[in-house]
Amino acid sequence: MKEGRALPTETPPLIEVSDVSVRLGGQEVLKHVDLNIHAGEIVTLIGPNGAGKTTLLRVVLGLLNPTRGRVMCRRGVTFGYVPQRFAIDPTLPMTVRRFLSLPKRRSRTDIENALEEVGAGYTIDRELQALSGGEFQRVMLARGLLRRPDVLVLDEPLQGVDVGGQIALFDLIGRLRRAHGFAVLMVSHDLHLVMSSTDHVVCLNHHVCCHGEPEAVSRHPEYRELFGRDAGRALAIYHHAHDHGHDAHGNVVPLNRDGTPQRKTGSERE
Ligand SMILES: Nc1ncnc2c1ncn2[C@@H]1O[C@H](COP(=O)(O)OP(=O)(O)OP(=O)(O)O)[C@@H](O)[C@H]1O
Repeated sequence: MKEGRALPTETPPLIEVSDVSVRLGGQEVLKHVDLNIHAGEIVTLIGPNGAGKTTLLRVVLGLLNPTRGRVMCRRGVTFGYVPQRFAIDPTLPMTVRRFLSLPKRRSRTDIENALEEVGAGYTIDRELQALSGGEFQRVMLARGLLRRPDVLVLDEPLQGVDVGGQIALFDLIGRLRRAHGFAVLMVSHDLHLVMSSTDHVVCLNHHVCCHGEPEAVSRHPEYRELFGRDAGRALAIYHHAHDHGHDAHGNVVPLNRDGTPQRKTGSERE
């Protein structure tokens, strides 16, 4: 699933998060976070519960002001957002078509096309409440597509989706990214899928513990400490013979005898 294409890091980023800290309810939820998102790349935030992942998404989206630091967006950047929770009044009947026409009215054709793209065309006249978890997530993706985003922001898009459906959904996200060229910023807890489908992984635990290509992150001591030594195997099923490693910036570096990259990364933050 991983495409192995070069990251477009030579172009200026679409989004640049610099030295962002956020304090909520007396707690420092984010500390000195830096993050760049380039056009067309998939960036995934991983980290334990309460690590500040959703908070960082909200800062990037401009829904929450950082206590310190800043977020620079390229002029005219549009976001599609699929939040982690979506409160729907269960007593309020609403079809998928009507849901996708809110808050901005959309033509039936646009809605049909977006639903077809996510493989959920058949749901258009169904009640939202009657959808399965996987169908609902696809409808939410269609909702994001209708905004014609430069950056699609997905907060745990795999929730409520069974294992087979999760792989299909990650594949779909990759295909949509290729078809539309948007960047994807997402939060996911599924290390296997993240490690096989992402260009750039950011391991967050209030601060950025480490970041880089999945290969580099899976070898990082802080990643292993957070997710356990077995987490290194998240890459194993997709692993192929490699005569080199990558540092946390994605640069190719020689391997030590124990298989770790030779050069020390400079990306760790305190
Ligand atoms: N509005 C708020 N006021 C006070 N504390 C908040 C607020 N929003 C979030 N927090 C706290 O900030 C911390 C980080 O929350 P956040 O939702 O960003 O974590 P997360 O990494 O997305 O977690 P999860 O994986 O469980 O979804 C948590 O301890 C949460 O309780």
